[in-house]
Amino acid sequence: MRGTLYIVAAPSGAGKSSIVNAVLKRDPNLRLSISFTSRAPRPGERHAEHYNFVTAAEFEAMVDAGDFFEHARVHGDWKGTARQSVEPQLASGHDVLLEIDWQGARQVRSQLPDAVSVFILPPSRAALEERMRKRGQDSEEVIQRRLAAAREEMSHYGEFDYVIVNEVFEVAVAEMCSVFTASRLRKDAQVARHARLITSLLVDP
Ligand SMILES: Nc1nc2c(ncn2[C@@H]2O[C@H](COP(=O)(O)OP(=O)(O)O)[C@@H](O)[C@H]2O)c(=O)[nH]1
Ligand SMILES: Nc1ncnc2c1ncn2[C@@H]1O[C@H](COP(=O)(O)OP(=O)(O)O)[C@@H](O)[C@H]1O
Repeated sequence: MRGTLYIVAAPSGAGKSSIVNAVLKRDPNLRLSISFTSRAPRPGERHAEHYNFVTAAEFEAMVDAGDFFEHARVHGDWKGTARQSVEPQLASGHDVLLEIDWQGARQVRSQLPDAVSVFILPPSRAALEERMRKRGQDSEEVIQRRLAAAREEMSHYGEFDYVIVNEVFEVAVAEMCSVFTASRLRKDAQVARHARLITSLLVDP
């Protein structure tokens, strides 16, 4: 059976990567799509693991070739999901998770209305700022820019199917797992998976 596409978005610092990594460890059928970006790697970031790092010219060539399922300019850099990271995995029955922003989420929904989307919110503005600083990777100027961008990102929470507040980490992870389980239990997914059983239950003996 075809896999399900999940979209997870959040303002920077809400805990998205931490939650997604915990969920990936618990769900062997789930594949994380590695995005392409034109931004420079941060210290410790590895090519093909955190992102596929390419130049702006290479990114634009991929746009022109129609290689992207979705792409957008985020915080001044190009970010995008390659078609190749999505369709073959879904077709082979794997679920695919996209960590993308609200602009990308819109593009995905318009192509695949069945995609299940989740927005992660921080428990407060102060907590968001503290978590951004805790990573200790960005300058004050970058943090102020990201806080402004966070408000813009959060204003789109209503476009998503589910909202999770990441206050207690383990609770947020459990909620994300519940969303994934619930989406698999939707009627259409169950009918496809159990077509033979349902037919046999309804046929006259
Ligand atoms: N549209 C889109 N957004 C992406 C993609 N990959 C990452 N993003 C978003 O880019 C934003 C910034 O990501 P990043 O530069 O890694 O910094 P982060 O804020 O620490 O995660 C986040 O909102 C991500 O969801 C992508 O392939 N497409
Ligand atoms: N529920 C939580 N409580 C406290 N700190 C958290 C929680 N969730 C994540 N963090 C911390 O906040 C920081 C940002 O998390 P990260 O997953 O990198 O965010 P994002 O991917 O959304 O930018 C990290 O230091 C992480 O350990």
